[in-house]
Amino acid sequence: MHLKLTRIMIELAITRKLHGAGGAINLNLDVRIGTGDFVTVYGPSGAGKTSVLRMLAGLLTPNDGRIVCDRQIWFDKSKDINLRPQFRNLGMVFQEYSLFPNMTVQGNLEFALQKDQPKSRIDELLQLIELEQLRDKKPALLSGGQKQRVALARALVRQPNLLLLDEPLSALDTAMQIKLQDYILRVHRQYNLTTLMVSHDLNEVIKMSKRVLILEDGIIKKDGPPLEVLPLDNLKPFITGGLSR
Ligand SMILES: Nc1ncnc2c1ncn2[C@@H]1O[C@H](COP(=O)(O)OP(=O)(O)OP(=O)(O)O)[C@@H](O)[C@H]1O
Repeated sequence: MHLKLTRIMIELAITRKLHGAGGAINLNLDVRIGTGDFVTVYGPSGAGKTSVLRMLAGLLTPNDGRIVCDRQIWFDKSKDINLRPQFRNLGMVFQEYSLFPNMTVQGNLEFALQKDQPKSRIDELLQLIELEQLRDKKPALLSGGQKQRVALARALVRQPNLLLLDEPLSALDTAMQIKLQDYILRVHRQYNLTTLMVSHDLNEVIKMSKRVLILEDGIIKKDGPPLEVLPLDNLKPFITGGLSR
């Protein structure tokens, strides 16, 4: 039998009590994500999806457990380890663009560059995400889709091991969403970048990811390929492009 061996990028075994408007939920996860995988977290509002990303990023502390990324311990309650966010090698893009308004596109990217990193990384990203024409523009002059492309490029400046995407396209119109999905897939493939995305959009989940974690009330209820685990009755009639597999 042929076994495909994938190196593990993320080991996440954590618990965290959350207090929402509808009462408390206990987030309780035990999941491994392989290097170069594209995984989506899908589930109802308040299930804990954003909290999962925030714990990976070091912005929310688990009550217990362990987070290991590329064999580096980011969090281990039993050993009292909790790596600060700036030392976790990941990139993040959220729904809000959060660019510096007084800096150009180039300036926003340079700001993310570490001292010892070559500036050629920025040129490479401007080219890959087709932002060269916009490099001297300030965010106020850009469309929502362009701003989100800059946010994506900025998240990649430090060559992260892991890309976290929290509904990054939900503020954009459908045509722009489809374009941006393609940019995200392009960088995912170019860098074999392990990517974890929160999305509410079934079409997007099917197009983008190989694996879906369905999160309900803080628990992974299903884990598998999109077409096997998603509630497809809710699907819009038109599915666009995507990963061929
Ligand atoms: N720091 C925190 N401490 C305690 N509870 C929190 C904290 N942050 C969020 N919560 C609560 O945890 C619950 C889950 O929130 P979270 O944002 O992770 O859900 P979500 O699945 O991403 O929801 P949505 O799809 O609406 O964004 C919510 O009820 C929220 O109020």
